[in-house]
This record gives sequence, C-alpha cells and structure tokens, in this order.
Amino acid sequence: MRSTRTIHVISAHAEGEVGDVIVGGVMPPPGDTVWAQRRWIAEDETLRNFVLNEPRGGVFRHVNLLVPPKDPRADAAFIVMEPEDTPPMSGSNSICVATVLLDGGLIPIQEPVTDLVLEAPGGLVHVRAQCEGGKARSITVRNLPSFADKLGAALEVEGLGTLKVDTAFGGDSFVIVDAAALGFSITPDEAADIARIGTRITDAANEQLGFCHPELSGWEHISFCNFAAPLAETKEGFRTRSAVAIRPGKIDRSPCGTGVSARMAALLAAGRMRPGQVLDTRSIIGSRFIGRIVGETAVGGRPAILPEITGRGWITGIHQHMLDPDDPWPGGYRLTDTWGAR
Ligand SMILES: O=C(O)[C@H]1NCC[C@@H]1O
Repeated sequence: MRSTRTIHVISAHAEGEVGDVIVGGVMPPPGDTVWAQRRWIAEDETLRNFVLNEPRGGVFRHVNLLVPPKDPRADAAFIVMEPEDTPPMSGSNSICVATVLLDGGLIPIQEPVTDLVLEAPGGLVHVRAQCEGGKARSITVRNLPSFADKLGAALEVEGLGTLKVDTAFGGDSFVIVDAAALGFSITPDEAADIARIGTRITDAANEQLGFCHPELSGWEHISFCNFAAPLAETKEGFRTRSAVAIRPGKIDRSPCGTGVSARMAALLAAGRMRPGQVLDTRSIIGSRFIGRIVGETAVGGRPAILPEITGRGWITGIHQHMLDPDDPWPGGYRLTDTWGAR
C-alpha cells in the first residue's frame, strides 16, 4: 500500500444528512480569518474535489475540515464543504462536527450538559449538548443571526408560472416556496421532483431576485430552495414539514438547520412568529429539527433573529482517504447521472 496523501475522517450524520469530519492529514489553509480560509478552500478546489467527488465522495456527501480557531473564545473551528458551495454555516454539519468532537473524544464530554463554542466561517455558534453515557444525545446550536430579505416576491419559473416566494438568510441563503401550492406534501416519493424543480427555482431566484449578505463579503447568491409545508399551531409555536433542495439536485435528508432558521426569520418578518416560539420541523425522511427564535438583533441595519436549532447526530465510521500516485484521477470526477441529474 502506498499513498501521497492520507486524510483521516470520522464520518457522521445529523438527522439523516451526512456530515463527515476531517480530523487529521490536512494542514490549515491560508487566511487570517476562517471566512478567508473558507474562500481559499472554495477557490483552490483541490481538497473539495478530493473528498467530495467520486470515487471518495458523491453528491450526498458534505465534508467538514477542522481548523484551529482564530477567535480565542472558540473551542474548535470548521469549514463546511457542500456539493456546490463552501457556506458560512450549516445546521446539520455543525451538529455532525459537535457529535464527532464529543462522541469521538476530541473534546471531553461533561454530563449532563457540555457547552462548546464553534467558529463557523460565518461567525461563532454556541453549542449546548445534552450528554449521557458518553454520548451527545441532543445538540442545540445557536445559529448565526438570520434575516428575511424579500417577502412575497414574484418569481417566474419556466413551466411553473409566477410563484410568490420569500428569500431569507439563515446561515445560508434561501428561496422559500409554498410546497402545497406546488402540489407537494413532502413525502419520499416526491424526492426526485422536489430536487429537480427546486434547482430550477433556485436558478430563477438567482437570476431575478439575487441575494447579497451585508456583512459576509462575497456571499452573493441564493444556495437553496426550501419547500415549506403548511404550519400547524402548537402550544409552543408551530409544527411543519419541509424539504430543502440542494444544488446540483439533491434533497437535505435533515430538516436543514439553516433552512429552519431562514424560515423562522421570514415568518417573524411576516408577523407569523414571535420571539420565544418554536418551529418544530420534520424532513422528507421524518427526521426532526426543533427551531426556536431566542432573540432579536440586527444584521447590517436589518432586523434579524437569533435562531436555535436542536437535533441529533451519530458517528457512522472512520475512513482514511488515500491517493495512489498512479491514480489517473487524483481530483476525482462528477457525472451528471447523479451529479445534477435533471
Ligand atoms: O442543516 C443545514 O443547514 C444543511 N444541511 C445540508 C445543507 C445545509 O447546510
């Protein structure tokens, strides 16, 4: 056996969504901030291609690189690599990172509660893990400040007509559509159609509505389409389902923490939710994130919410990715049969 590269990975998923964590074998990328390191990883593409492309990855895979924190308040820092983007934050990936740090023994568990500060590229996120028997059983992440951008905007989508949509930021940028109006009830048999149509809606939203984060320089697009099912009132707030279509054409298996945060920001801006209320969201596979608006703030002068997301993560294995110097595809490959199937 020989290899010019060995990358050590602990694999995990959060509520069904894969979020592997690189725990060794990669030097920290250049950059004075984690945001600058994120940009370097996105532009360089070597690591992204190595771990995300086939034969090591696939369109369903997200990979997080642990880096030394830049902010002295943080216990650990991470850069998220998703199929098409290297985003400011991710709910499922941050839960996977916390799970690997705690259940994998990189940071000692304190029972019954372990508090951590993680530095995501977009800023600090606080993690509170309920721990028992050496396992983080429930993880609450205080996500980045989240805000509505456009409410009730008209969006023309070829073949679908004019949709009424919201756009919002919840740690990543979203176009939010009414799932029921498009004929979806968020069930597994709808997965291929939601992925395909969601990608078209995201493309149309980028052309017609756009998005520009006022503080995270260069975050100037809409990443995802959130198919939001109707709200059912509960004692604490609302219960709902949603499916987030991820470019180039897959569905988040989790309820998408950034998506729940973006939706709560849009619901508060529309006067439907209040601080303190909960948005209990089920994914297309029935997994659950509990979102909560814990406060209000501002981002670049716009009203914003402080969202929390609670979910669970599990370690699924350990991998050591290698590169034989004779391998003719060191950067791997993507084919449109799975990567962006239309
Ligand atoms: O939970 C989330 O926020 C995400 N899951 C995969 C894509 C998003 O980053």
